[in-house]
Amino acid sequence: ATGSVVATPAQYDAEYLSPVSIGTPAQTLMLDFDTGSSDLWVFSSETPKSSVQGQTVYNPSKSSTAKKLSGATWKISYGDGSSSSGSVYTDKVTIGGLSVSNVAVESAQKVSREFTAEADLDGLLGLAFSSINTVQPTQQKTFFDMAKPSLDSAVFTADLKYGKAGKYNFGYIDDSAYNGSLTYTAVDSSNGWWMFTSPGYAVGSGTLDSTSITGIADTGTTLLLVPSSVVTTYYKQIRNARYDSSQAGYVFPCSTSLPSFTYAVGNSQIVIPGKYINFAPVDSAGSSCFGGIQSDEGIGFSIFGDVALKAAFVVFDGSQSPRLGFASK
Ligand SMILES: NCc1ccc(-c2ccco2)nc1
Repeated sequence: ATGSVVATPAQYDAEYLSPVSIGTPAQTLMLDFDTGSSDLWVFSSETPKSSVQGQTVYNPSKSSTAKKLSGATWKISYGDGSSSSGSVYTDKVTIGGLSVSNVAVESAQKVSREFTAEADLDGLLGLAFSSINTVQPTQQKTFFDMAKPSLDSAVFTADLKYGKAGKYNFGYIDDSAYNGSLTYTAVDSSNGWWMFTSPGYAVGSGTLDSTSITGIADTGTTLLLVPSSVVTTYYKQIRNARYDSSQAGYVFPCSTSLPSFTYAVGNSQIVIPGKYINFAPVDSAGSSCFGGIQSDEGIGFSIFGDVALKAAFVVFDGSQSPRLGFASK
């Protein structure tokens, strides 16, 4: 089996949302596919009304295939400070024509204010390793792990794009979606993430600096978060860039033309065009813009978020020895 689903950008490419059908008859919600976490959770009929502001909710009592997972609970918090928690059902989940039965669908009984404020986002679909799923007392498998036995190939791919819809595919690699060849690199999944080491980087047309960057491939994080030495080197190339403590990040005039940022993957390189690194205006005046490359200070590893991933076609190979494949596009 295979599946293919669109990934539509929201809020200046801050996140990418995909339609996911849950239950019988189908209830279709827009979920943020997140390779940085492993819980599939949704706004639901159990979410307090005051916390639901525009989201579509999953109602398990209206699904003939829903089953309460008795005594199961979940609770998750994310790097951006947002969080959610609740109860658990199992139900049929269909993504882009790929149907999987008895998937753990985590029903939100609490969501933090950041999620309430995001009217377009109805939940998250975790695609990291099931070892970091938060359901207790019995940890649950991700949609991908549940789908794996049925898939033609134990892979999914992320093809996110700048300012327009991209795609997630399950079970196959669309060789027409990228240029040249895929370069595969080793994954350390011991912490539950798709963690890899980039052997170097370059700013603009400069030479490759062999400072390695170890981080996670995370579709659920918007920006590229790297060591402060790398951040400093990048913004040093931009005359009017400055660290804005009120924004807790580097900003620059929105009219600035930005240098590209290149990250190495094995012996190949992915070039992030400068325009991808102008993330969004910080004020309604739109005079100063927030940089798409910021520090990973305090996290303990780097995060190759959407700013980095949307410059590539990325294969998440979930075979016996997981690996990541990158190609330019
Ligand atoms: N890295 C996972 C993730 C994705 C989306 C969010 C989010 C959206 C609106 C508020 O918070 N938070 C965390």
